[in-house]
Amino acid sequence: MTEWREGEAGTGEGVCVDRLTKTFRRHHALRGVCLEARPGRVTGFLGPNGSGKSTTLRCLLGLQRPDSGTATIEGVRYERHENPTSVVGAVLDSSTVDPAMSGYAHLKVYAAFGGHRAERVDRCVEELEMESYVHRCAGGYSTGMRQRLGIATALLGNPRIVVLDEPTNGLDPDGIAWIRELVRDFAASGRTVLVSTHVLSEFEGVLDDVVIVREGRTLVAGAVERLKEDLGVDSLEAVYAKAGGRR
Ligand SMILES: Nc1ncnc2c1ncn2[C@@H]1O[C@H](COP(=O)(O)OP(=O)(O)OP(=O)(O)O)[C@@H](O)[C@H]1O
Repeated sequence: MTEWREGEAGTGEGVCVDRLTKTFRRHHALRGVCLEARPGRVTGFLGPNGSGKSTTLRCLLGLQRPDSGTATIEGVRYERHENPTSVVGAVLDSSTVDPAMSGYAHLKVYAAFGGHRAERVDRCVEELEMESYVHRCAGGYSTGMRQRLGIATALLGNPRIVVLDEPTNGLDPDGIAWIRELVRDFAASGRTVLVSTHVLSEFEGVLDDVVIVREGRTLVAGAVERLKEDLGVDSLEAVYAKAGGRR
């Protein structure tokens, strides 16, 4: 089995989380999570509800301070990057949009805030095919439209790394197919893509690498095909079950 080895820290490319711990009052949310995500690959961050995926991503993006361990992006902590939104674009569950604002106005504000060229707004609108509704109030958007707006916001800085927390939540089958294709395109363009999910079937055939966590610990990490071979199974679901991801 391709287990995570302690001290196997990142190379300065992509994302590296090393032995991260975090306690909320007396609850140990993270007990030594390790993960690595590399350029040109889609890495799935998998685990049941409450296993620590969002907390890990929040620590990675400087939104929460870990008790110990390191979480770096291209070898440096998020908050130490001079222009972080040009390095990493993230869509977390908590991403908020003012319902009274149009998607376009939202993107303009975030472009200005991140110090990105105004043309990037039109570029992202076009890339995510949002032209037909982007000038309407975001309060009337469907889940899929909101998801596209979140991703467009993350892409304003044309980041080399994209982090998506549960990106298929609430999407219909067309929306899920779109996300699958999008993350593959991101990786094909050389980006590092880190996607957290607990719905494995939606990412079967999309992930190059996986990191499986449970109860705040990394159970297994490695290339999907290699793990299937090592574990003698033929699906991501079976890798997950054999690695101990199921409750
Ligand atoms: N701010 C907080 N205060 C207290 N406990 C928290 C806080 N944030 C997370 N936790 C707890 O830490 C644990 C890990 O939560 P986290 O949201 O990281 O898991 P997750 O794997 O992302 O779950 P899900 O798939 O349901 O989103 C859970 O038991 C959760 O209740």
